Amino acid sequence: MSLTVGLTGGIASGKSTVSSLLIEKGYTVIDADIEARLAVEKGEEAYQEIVRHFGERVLLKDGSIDRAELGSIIFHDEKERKALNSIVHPAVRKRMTAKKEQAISRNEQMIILDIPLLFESKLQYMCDKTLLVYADEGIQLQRLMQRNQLSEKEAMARIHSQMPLREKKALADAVIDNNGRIEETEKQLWDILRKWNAI
Ligand SMILES: CC(C)(COP(=O)(O)OP(=O)(O)OC[C@H]1O[C@@H](n2cnc3c(N)ncnc32)[C@H](O)[C@@H]1O)[C@@H](O)C(=O)NCCC(=O)NCCS
Ligand SMILES: Nc1ncnc2c1ncn2[C@@H]1O[C@H](COP(=O)(O)OP(=O)(O)OP(=O)(O)O)[C@@H](O)[C@H]1O
Repeated sequence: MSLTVGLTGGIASGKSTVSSLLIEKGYTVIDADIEARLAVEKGEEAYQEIVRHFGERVLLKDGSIDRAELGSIIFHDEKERKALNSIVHPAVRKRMTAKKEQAISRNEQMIILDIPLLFESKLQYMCDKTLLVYADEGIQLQRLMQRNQLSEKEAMARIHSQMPLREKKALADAVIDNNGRIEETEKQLWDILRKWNAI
């Protein structure tokens, strides 16, 4: 029997940091951000729909999606964000489900689905347990500004386009506090997974 863990959090709360620890130990992590990138490559159905909806202003010279431009639209406009979500999310779900099935057929003990918008999109049905990576908003903001070289205004727009982390805390089966050092984060991760008999 495989256990599917839904790993979630807010933007820059530390999901990829936790994913890397799991990947290092050989676990399969299926990453929604990666699948979302693949789903909008030139020639994919979602690509055509994005161009139809947003126009050629969201294309780079080589015809690929201009992610910075698309981000600057959707993180400031809920209607446009919902439009993009409704184009991209079905394709992402389909890709993730296919990869999950492959991992199950390999009899893997634990499969991790890294899904930033797990609670916003009510995707709990895709996993057995949900694990939230949490950071206080001030720390999240600093890490996001630094990592993406964003102004405070841009970073806040991205944070506020998601369900507040404190609300997600109440929905998760377990929470990793990622306010401190990565070593402390890692200890919490393995403790939780051991408690769940996932490892
Ligand atoms: C807007 C886009 C082009 C910006 O691309 P960019 O390369 O700058 O960011 P990236 O894809 O790496 O996402 C970074 C983080 O932003 C947050 N985020 C991304 N999309 C959304 C969204 N629609 N709503 C809220 N937060 C989002 C997530 O926390 C994600 O981890 C891109 O994020 C996108 O296509 N988003 C729609 C698909 C989506 O919802 N992806 C999230 C997981 S399915
Ligand atoms: N405990 C920590 N201490 C210091 N820096 C950290 C810690 N955890 C994460 N970071 C840094 O914070 C930034 C955000 O972390 P990470 O990329 O793991 O977040 P994420 O939740 O995957 O973000 P996104 O949703 O945008 O993909 C990165 O630059 C990362 O190196």
